[in-house]
Amino acid sequence: MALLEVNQLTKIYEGKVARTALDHLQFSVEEGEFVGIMGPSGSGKTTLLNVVATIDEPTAGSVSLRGHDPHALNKEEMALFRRRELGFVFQQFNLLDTLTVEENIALPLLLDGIPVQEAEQRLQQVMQKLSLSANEGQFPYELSGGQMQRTAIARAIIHHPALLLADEPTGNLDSKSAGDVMSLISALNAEERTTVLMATHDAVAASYCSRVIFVKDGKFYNEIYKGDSRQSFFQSIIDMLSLLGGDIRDLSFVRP
Ligand SMILES: Nc1ncnc2c1ncn2[C@@H]1O[C@H](COP(=O)(O)OP(=O)(O)OP(=O)(O)O)[C@@H](O)[C@H]1O
Repeated sequence: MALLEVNQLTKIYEGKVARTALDHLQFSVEEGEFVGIMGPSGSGKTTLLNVVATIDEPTAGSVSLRGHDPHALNKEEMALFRRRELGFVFQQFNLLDTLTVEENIALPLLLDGIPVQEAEQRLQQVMQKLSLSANEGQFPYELSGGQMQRTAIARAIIHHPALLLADEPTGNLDSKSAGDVMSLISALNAEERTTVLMATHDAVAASYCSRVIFVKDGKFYNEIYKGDSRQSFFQSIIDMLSLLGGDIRDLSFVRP
């Protein structure tokens, strides 16, 4: 059984003009995969992540995580599902300004009632893995963008989520920090077998994935798997993006 199954997923935003953000989207993600989602602006990437995360409801179709539909849960169960099974990383980092790096990272465990002493070992392990040990007492405003995103990633994985959802995680980073962050996500995927689903506009970031799914107008368009080299995967991604059309940001000529 796949870890994540997205079955004929459709999302229509009603309004003066109804917008179809997802249109019978179908794909699955195996345990341990690192999957990128790419597509032109407005193609439904964020909507997809929000529906998988139960932040948004599907109009039709379903999502299944380890064979269970999280949308069938009641409100409290859904909150627990999000807290225990998922990890989130966003473009804007979303750290709490009044908490230190260490406190931000430990937050999911503390919210789950795990005693600080018990959390401590995992906390140290995660901070070391993300090279944050020297920053533990600092506040977010004292950090660089890369350090902020590494803190957000540490917070997202401290509870060993079944699925890490990342929405444009490199969107606010310079290319060096973006590379560092992608290397880390890729190492977490390889070493901790964290399954990752990441929406991105950035072809370099996408080249760290093991597979990239392309969406257009909320529909599945194509997918490509990484071969032996990240460089040739990057080139294939660029080629697919030029076929796909969309905004110029997609066609970054930065080399990986
Ligand atoms: N809350 C909402 N209400 C109405 N329409 C929405 C809402 N959220 C998204 N949409 C519409 O759904 C479509 C898909 O949006 P979405 O944000 O998922 O695309 P995206 O691929 O993430 O875009 P981008 O790359 O620009 O972030 C767009 O047409 C958008 O205008």
